[in-house]
Amino acid sequence: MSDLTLILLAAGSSSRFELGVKKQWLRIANQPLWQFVAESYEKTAHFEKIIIASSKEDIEFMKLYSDFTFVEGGATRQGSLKNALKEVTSQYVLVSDIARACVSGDFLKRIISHKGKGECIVPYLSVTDTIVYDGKTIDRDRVKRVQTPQLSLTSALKSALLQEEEFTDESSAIVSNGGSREFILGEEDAHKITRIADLKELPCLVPPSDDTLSGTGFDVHAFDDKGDMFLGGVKIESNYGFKAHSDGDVAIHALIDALLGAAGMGDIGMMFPDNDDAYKGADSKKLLKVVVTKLHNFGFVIINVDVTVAAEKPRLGAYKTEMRKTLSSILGIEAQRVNIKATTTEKLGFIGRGEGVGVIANANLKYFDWTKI
Ligand SMILES: C[C@@](CO)(OP(=O)(O)O)[C@H](O)COP(=O)(O)OP(=O)(O)OC[C@H]1O[C@@H](n2ccc(N)nc2=O)[C@H](O)[C@@H]1O
Repeated sequence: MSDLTLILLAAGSSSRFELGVKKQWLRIANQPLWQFVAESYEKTAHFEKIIIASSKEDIEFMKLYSDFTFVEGGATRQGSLKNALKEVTSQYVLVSDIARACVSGDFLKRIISHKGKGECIVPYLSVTDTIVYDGKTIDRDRVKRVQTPQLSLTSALKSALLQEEEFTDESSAIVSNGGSREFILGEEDAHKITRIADLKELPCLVPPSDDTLSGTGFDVHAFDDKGDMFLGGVKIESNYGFKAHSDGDVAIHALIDALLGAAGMGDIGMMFPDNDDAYKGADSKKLLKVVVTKLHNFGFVIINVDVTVAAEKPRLGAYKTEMRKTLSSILGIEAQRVNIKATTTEKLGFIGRGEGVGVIANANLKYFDWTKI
């Protein structure tokens, strides 16, 4: 049993990253950054547990990748840290930002070797630039650039965070609360990924895998003798619609399942339960937009999609071009990468009897390639 717990703070919004993808979801080979970092710590030292603080939306997906302990982040870094500390029972706690992605094993072992030599062990780097503070040049030899991971006595950190003030690192909170900190030399590679340019300065980050991820979706809806009909995001001229909780756009539903399937993110009913009033009569184009945004946030890029509608009626020939334009606009890809097919079942089965429509869709994704930014 270890007397040390690791907390990784990964609840940031990546607001300074200015990309659709959240930095904690950038792929390092085949792994999202958060998993790459957590597993690099796990390989180097023995922890009582590894706790990752992240957003609620991310945690649902992160749990598909690993069985670390996940806690919901707070509105600030300190809020996330306090939430994570509730799960800590060990005497010591190591806290780091997920964005410090290249903390070396030697550096980590060196920090841990100082355990107990102060209520907080704090890596720092010196400053080489001239520092002007409040209009006056100050002695840069007295300035420290503080890094994480920082190793704290759990009781000292929990007590320090009872203070009202917000701190940007653990040692400042502990010292403000009358505690002690021990500085040790840090390392340049423990640099925090804040902007896109930072990615290329960190040697441990290998490019994302160039795998193509493929998914398939299938959905069926029965006709209803009333309501409007929507297929592929387009209103179809008819005097009948689909029996459904949402607008019944069975082509978009199958497409959503194909996209989620390629990303390993479950299925449409998990994301938009058909017993949730929020989706009653929902415009399926809006559901698709939510899925596309989530895919981008989680580091996926849509390559192409192919939709096959099996139906005796309505005839779709006149609508295919508009469907491709509508879907390509929502998916953010060229129309020629959105294929729409229609087929009958030669009067066989429920489709052949004109009772409803079945759709099979395929989607291909790749990982967002941050090396090409
Ligand atoms: C689009 C929405 C919007 O509310 O409703 P509809 O407009 O189609 O009714 C739903 O997302 C449409 O979800 P969809 O997945 O097609 O509905 P269903 O086939 O009824 O499945 C609902 C949920 O039950 C789960 N499920 C389904 C069948 C099964 N044998 N076991 C299951 O566990 C599925 O994982 C799914 O998450």
